Amino acid sequence: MQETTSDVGHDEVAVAKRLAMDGALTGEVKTTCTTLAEQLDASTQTASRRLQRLETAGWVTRETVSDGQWVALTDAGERGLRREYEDYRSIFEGHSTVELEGRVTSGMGEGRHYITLPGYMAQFEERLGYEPFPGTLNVDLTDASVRRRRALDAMDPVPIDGWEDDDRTYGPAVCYPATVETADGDVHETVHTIAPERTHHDDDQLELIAPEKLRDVLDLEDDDHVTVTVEGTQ
Ligand SMILES: Cc1cc2nc3c(=O)[nH]c(=O)nc-3n(C[C@H](O)[C@H](O)[C@H](O)COP(=O)(O)O)c2cc1C
Ligand SMILES: Nc1ccn([C@@H]2O[C@H](COP(=O)(O)OP(=O)(O)O)[C@@H](O)[C@H]2O)c(=O)n1
Ligand SMILES: [Mg+2]
Repeated sequence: MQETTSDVGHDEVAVAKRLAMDGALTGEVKTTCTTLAEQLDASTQTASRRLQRLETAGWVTRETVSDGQWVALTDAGERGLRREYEDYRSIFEGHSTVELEGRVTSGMGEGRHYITLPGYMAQFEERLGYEPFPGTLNVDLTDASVRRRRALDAMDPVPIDGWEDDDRTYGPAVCYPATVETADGDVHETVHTIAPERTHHDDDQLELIAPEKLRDVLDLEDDDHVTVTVEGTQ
C-alpha cells in the first residue's frame, strides 16, 4: 500500500507517536501547538510545521477551534506508526509475527479458478516453492483480527505480479508465509496468506493457500476456529 510519506520524517513520526499516546488512534484529541511544542521540546513554529506535514501526508485530520485543534490519526497514520512498531519488533525480537484468529468459511468458489491460472501458478512455484492446492481456504476473521491484519502492511510480502492473456488482465496479489493451528492444537506449517488486489471480499476475509487441501489435512469444516500466525520476513 503506497502512502505519501515524502514529508514524514523521524520528527513527524515523533509527533504522530505523541498524538497516538494521547488517544488520537481511537478518536479526536484536543491539543494546541504550544502544548505539543512543550511535549516535543521544540518551538511552537516547529510543532505547527510538523503537524502541517502530517496533515499534508494524510496521516492526521485536523479541525481548528477557537482554543486549539482537534486532531485524529487516519488509517494511513496508523499504518505509518505500525511500520515503526514492526521495525522495533524486528530489532528486539529478531522477527515479527502477527496472530490472526477466525472461523473457516466457504467462499464463492472462485479461488480454485484463479489459483490454477498458469500466469499465477508459475509465480507460486517460483516464489513460494510449491504448487498450491487449487483453491483458497477462506477464514472469517474476528473484529480484533481485522484490525490486527493492518500490521501486515508493515511487513515485506512475497509479491505476485499481475499479468495478461489475449482476453483480459489479471491483478497482482501479496502473500505472507504463515502457519495454521486448529482448536485441537494441530499445526500446519507450509501455508501462505494471499490477498488479491482485485477481490470480491472485504478485509474481514483472509484467504490461505497451501500445497495440500487444508480441510483434509487439518480435518476442518465451516465454522471451525483457526489461528493463523503470519511470519514477518524483515
Ligand atoms: C491469485 C488470485 C488472483 C486473483 N485475481 C483476480 C482478478 O484479477 N480479478 C478479480 O476479479 N478477482 C481476482 N481474484 C479474486 C477472486 O475473484 C475472489 O475474490 C477471491 O479469490 C475469493 O474467492 P473464493 O471466495 O472463491 O475463495 C483473484 C484471486 C486470487 C486467489
Ligand atoms: N489449501 C486449500 C485451499 C482450498 N481449500 C478448500 O478447497 C475448496 C476450494 O477453494 P475455493 O477457494 O475455490 O472455494 P471457496 O473458498 O470459495 O469455498 C474450498 O472448500 C476451500 O475451503 C482447502 O481446504 N485448502
Ligand atoms: Mg476460497
